[in-house]
Amino acid sequence: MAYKTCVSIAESTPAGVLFTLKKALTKSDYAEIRFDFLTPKDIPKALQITKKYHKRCVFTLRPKSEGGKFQGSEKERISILKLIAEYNPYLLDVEYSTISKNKDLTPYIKKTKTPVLVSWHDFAKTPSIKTLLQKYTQMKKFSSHIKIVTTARSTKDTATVLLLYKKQSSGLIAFAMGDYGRISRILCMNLGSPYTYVSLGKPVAPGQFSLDEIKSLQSLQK
Ligand SMILES: O=C1C[C@@](O)(C(=O)O)C[C@@H](O)[C@@H]1O
Repeated sequence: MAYKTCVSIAESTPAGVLFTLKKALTKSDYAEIRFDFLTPKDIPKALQITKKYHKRCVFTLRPKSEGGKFQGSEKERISILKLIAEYNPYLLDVEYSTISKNKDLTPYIKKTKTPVLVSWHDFAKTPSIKTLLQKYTQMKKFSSHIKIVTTARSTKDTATVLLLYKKQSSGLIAFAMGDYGRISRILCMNLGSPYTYVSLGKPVAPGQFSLDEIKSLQSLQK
């Protein structure tokens, strides 16, 4: 099976984004532009200069409250999300808490025809499968592309998050962060995840493999 990858790009300048994006896409299927690492005024420039790669990009503007770097107001963040949706990336990552609170966001993004990846993270633990399934059901109301990322503190936690694949095998991205969760970053692909998040060097999240590590695992397959 093909292991598809998505390189998380956490650059602080538009030129840095373009440079790393080009490098990432020579070997990776997709790249995630973490717009929250840029100053908001630089976002339009970053969008313009990366245009020809957008069909292979996931766009993310993660707020501080969800482990990201965006520091502005929610009002400002929503208007930037609307702007980046207009550029038609492969997927637009929108947190479940954001999409469920801002009722006009779904119809707005729908008009742009950009598919939404509804995401939810737990940076401290892995809740029970019952809680995860409830979350999943709520998230499904907004899109068929769902991402649930927890933090594993044991092997059991890692198995728990992967149980979500019993519900949906395509379009779901579910894995756990942290050392215990690392294996789920690989297993998720065998279970139907469209790709796994990787780094180009320094991990952007706990437990992330580098692109080269995933490629060398891939090369072992017959
Ligand atoms: O949601 C995710 C997954 C991630 O947190 C990871 O654990 O690899 C990396 C983030 O950049 C991305 O938005």
